[in-house]
Amino acid sequence: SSALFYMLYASIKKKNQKNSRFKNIILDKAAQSLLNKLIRSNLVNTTNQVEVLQRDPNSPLYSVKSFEELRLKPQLLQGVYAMGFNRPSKIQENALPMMLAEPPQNLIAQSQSGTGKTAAFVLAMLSHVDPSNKWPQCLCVSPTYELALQTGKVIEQMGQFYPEVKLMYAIRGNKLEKGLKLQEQIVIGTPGTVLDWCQKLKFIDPKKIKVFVLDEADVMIATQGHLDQSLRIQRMLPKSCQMLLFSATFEESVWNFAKRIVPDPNVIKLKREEETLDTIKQYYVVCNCKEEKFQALCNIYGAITIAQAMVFCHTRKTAGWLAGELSKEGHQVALLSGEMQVEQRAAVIDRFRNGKEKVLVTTNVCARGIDVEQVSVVINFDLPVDKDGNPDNETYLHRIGRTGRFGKRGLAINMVDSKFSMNILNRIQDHFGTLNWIQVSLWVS
Ligand SMILES: Nc1ncnc2c1ncn2[C@@H]1O[C@H](COP(=O)(O)OP(=O)(O)OP(=O)(O)O)[C@@H](O)[C@H]1O
Repeated sequence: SSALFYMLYASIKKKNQKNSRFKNIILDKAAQSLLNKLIRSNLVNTTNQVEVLQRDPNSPLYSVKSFEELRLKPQLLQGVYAMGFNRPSKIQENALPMMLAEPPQNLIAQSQSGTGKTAAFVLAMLSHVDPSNKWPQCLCVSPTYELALQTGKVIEQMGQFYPEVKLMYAIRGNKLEKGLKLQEQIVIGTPGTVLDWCQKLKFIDPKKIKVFVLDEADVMIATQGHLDQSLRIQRMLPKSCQMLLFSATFEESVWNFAKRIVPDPNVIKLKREEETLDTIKQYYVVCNCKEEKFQALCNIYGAITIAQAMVFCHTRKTAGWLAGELSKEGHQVALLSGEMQVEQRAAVIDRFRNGKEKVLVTTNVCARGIDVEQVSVVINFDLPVDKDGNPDNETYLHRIGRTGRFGKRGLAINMVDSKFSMNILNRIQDHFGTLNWIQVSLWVS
């Protein structure tokens, strides 16, 4: 694929030399067809690719064991196979024996985006519940409404042959009768609502919880108030409760938080250079301003809509503007932004997941954890920076991790429009020591 891009580069460069006037952001036919080929090559059926990766010891999907060897309950094994999983990934193979050991062990675990962390802790929860006891025994906390719903769906699917186990969503808008005692064995929700249900409303008796899962810990601590709420929930749980914490990134702040939440843990951690996935190829495009970036995006719209794409902007304002401009050009796009009601956001994600829209323009709200298999291109319309204007490496990793899910190939295209953003891009590269970063400008001014 990099050869294709070099050809593409050469073709544009030639064009630029012939025509020195400012027209170079318009791709010529040859260049467009090359780009199309590149994106198409990412879309070929990757079932075989998963099988190949699962035999490669360097891949995060590699495992020596089968699901049978992980000694799951037969109902769960049936669920796993019904979901189309053939073999466990590395994190599943390593984490499950620790999580299922007797006596239960605590775990802090890191694995790259899209490598099956959710499936791993869902299997652990489903393995630990006693369906004859009609009260909550497993509590899972997710940082957002959307992620709680998504993880809940995985619990429902994985537990489809284990109908005695019931699930309840502790999310905003789910109003229960006063004085009610929950009978569902698993509760999944966001920290504020879970805390209310344990403390103020007493729907849950925290002393009876056997497994506590904290998903996407890095996002959790990045969200105002969630860190405190999670700690307050944790303090209500019994000492014997198994604590599990998962994250795709482990900056020092996440690590410190993890150690406060999870006493005496087993740890599975990645080396920095293992954090990015080789299956995601990363490119950048040089433009001069926002309008040029928009034009560039229009030029590749046809190619990116062969599958699905997510376009990330820094602010709600830019996202709104971009979605509006794309629509004016006749391109069908969906807009997801933080100002929407959570139910509205869930509906937009559902439509996107079902392929009703091919392109989703969004801000960071959607960068983390959302699992849409068909996303093959991620475009950083704006590069991720923190409030001090420094590169936000974690967000970068989460954004590009929306593609390349479980061995699928993916493409990340970064739009650079100034010396400042070029500098950000270089610093992101330095941070990860990214080996698969392909430095080719698509549009050279
Ligand atoms: N063993 C497996 N075999 C095949 N597919 C799998 C397996 N485990 C998980 N998957 C699929 O891979 C995709 C990614 O898995 P999952 O969402 O669990 O990853 P994750 O590590 O939690 O990602 P993130 O860090 O982005 O939250 C999902 O669509 C899931 O159904």
